[in-house]
Amino acid sequence: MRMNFIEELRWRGMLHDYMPDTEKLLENPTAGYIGFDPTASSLHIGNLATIMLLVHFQRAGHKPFALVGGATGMIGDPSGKSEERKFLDEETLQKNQEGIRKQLQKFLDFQGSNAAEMVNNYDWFKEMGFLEFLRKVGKHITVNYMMAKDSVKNRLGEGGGISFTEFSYQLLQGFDFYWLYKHKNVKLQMGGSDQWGNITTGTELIRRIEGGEAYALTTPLLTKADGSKFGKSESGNVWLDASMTSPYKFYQFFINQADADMPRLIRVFSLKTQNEIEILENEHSQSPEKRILQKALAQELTERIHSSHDLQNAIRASNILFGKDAVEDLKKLDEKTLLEVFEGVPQVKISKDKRSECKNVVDFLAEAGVFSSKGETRKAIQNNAVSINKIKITSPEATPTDFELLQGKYILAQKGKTNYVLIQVV
Ligand SMILES: N[C@@H](Cc1ccc(O)cc1)C(=O)O
Repeated sequence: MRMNFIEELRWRGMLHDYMPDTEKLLENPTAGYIGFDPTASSLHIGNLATIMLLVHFQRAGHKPFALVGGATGMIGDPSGKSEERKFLDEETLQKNQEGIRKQLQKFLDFQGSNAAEMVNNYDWFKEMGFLEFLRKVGKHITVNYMMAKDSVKNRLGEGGGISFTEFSYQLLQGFDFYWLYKHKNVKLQMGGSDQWGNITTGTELIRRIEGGEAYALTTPLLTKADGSKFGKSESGNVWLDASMTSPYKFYQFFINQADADMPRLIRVFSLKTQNEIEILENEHSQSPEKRILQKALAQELTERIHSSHDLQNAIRASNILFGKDAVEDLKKLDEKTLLEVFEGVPQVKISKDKRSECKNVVDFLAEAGVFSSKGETRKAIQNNAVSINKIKITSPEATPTDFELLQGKYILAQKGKTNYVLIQVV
């Protein structure tokens, strides 16, 4: 028997808040949902934390609904936002919806007795007129109630205020919950802790319109041990789409997490059991320098989000920079990953003719501009500080044409431990 949903979330540290009696609801199979607005063409790693709620929900035997916010995405959720947002144009919204729908599909099981379902709230809003909305939805909720929500309160003080449009957002999300309750028997809405206000507007509507009982459950927003927000790298959001955050960068993002954050992160993102995680933690604490936890999570996620092929590539790329025996790995790297791994490293070009004119490696490295002179090159080789394609150069007499061209055109020169120059033979 699997652990029940709440227990599972509790030991994973994924439980922020839930309404009384939610535990009772979950004693029998039930249905629950989480919504995602199409604000970008891909979900990011922060969304993955809430997706994991749906995954555990389904694994515990319940029926998960993933909602794409085709309608709500046109309005913009004020929750957690200090300023009014610009509308996205229709073309962008369309593209974004398609992107996140495809991603959500990968995480859930759409077969079996508790098969997941995807819905889009545009389907029930597109036909509804303004008058109908005011009569059917707006009448049941007071402005006083709506104004007491953090998402609204925070914008009423100083600053630019809140438009009627964003103010109304909670009613749209509230109606979604009502609609799913009524038509799909959905009793629970989940989300990040910033969604509590919107979710409870839904339970309130369900009570007022239908006299029904529905429930809310939230998960903490992830922060790092140093207090900063989790999920951003220096270059911005970590996206699940490989064309926006490459599998290599995705992998490295997890490899680079601080030890202090790993126990929390691995519980949220990994599907490993409590026992498996504790074993890894023990191993990790015996030799933290091996980064056992970071590697375990980076591997599991890169494979789940991308593919095992992408994972192999990412591991190879990391070995080249940080590992010992990287000669073979370097040869296997495709051009895109090669350029990515050495992004920011100086790149120089040398012509094929020039290369074959060079008598030896000293000439070659000086000619390519890796060192400023032949004398300097010779000295570095004597000091054992030069490698080409990760192979240590032991003799100044080595001939440059002996080095295999990576992807038919690159040579990787290395000075000392960490200084690389990528030479392109043109
Ligand atoms: N408001 C949610 C998305 C959402 C949209 C519609 C819903 O019915 C539920 C959730 C968010 O911004 O994350």
